[in-house]
Amino acid sequence: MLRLHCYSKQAVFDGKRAIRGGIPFVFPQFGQWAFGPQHGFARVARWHVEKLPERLPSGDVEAVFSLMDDDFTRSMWHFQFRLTYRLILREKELHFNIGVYNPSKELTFSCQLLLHTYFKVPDVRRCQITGMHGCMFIDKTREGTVYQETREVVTINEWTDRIYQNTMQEHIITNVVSGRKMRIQKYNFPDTVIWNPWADYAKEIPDFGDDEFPNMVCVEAGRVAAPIVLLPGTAFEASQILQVM
Ligand SMILES: O=P(O)(O)OC[C@H]1O[C@@H](O)[C@H](O)[C@@H](O)[C@@H]1O
Repeated sequence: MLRLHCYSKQAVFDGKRAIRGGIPFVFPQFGQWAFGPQHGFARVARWHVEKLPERLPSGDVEAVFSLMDDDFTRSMWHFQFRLTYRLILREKELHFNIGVYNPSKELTFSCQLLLHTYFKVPDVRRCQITGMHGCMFIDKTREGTVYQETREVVTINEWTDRIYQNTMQEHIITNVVSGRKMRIQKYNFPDTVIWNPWADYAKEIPDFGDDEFPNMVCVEAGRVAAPIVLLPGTAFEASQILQVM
């Protein structure tokens, strides 16, 4: 089995803070948040297992998780909500189906949602990422200045922290694990964040090794530039498929 995802050697699995690696679930806030931790509470909350991993007649393996408001979430964000997260594992694919529901009878909420996927790569400088050509992006390394991407493929040779907007439904990343390509397909996720802390910023991240930045890249599908607005009783759905090519 190929190990696609990257976990820092210094990742802390104490159940208190977000794990440095894997696919942290960013909700209801992307980035810094006045009311709670950066990237929201979903990546540090305890999810409920709706369905333990089970092999379906097709051979796929399915598992379903959920997260609802409770005292912990309401201490930061007073809205009622229900998230469902359905994962399906196939031989070379992983499917992520997400639903956000607003069960309130009166209150509308707005939120951001993003899958903060860490890919393990032999050398990030050799990766090319398609699907951003012509897109506007917010460059968080340059005080949020907005630029347009002119390159057919994005390469990474420095500290990179960009929110690409209205990206293509598909990204291909080259030179991922064992030199293979990875396809990301996304539905209802208009934005793609590309992040690598590079050498200087890596030193400032306590749960990330100083020498680990060449071996990771985050390519994060989400809805962050324009928040999701959910009226009472309505739902939002989005999904992502990761496929080893
Ligand atoms: O250290 P965290 O909270 O996991 O965030 C890592 C990075 O996540 C990215 O999605 C953000 O765009 C970056 O600004 C941030 O530094």
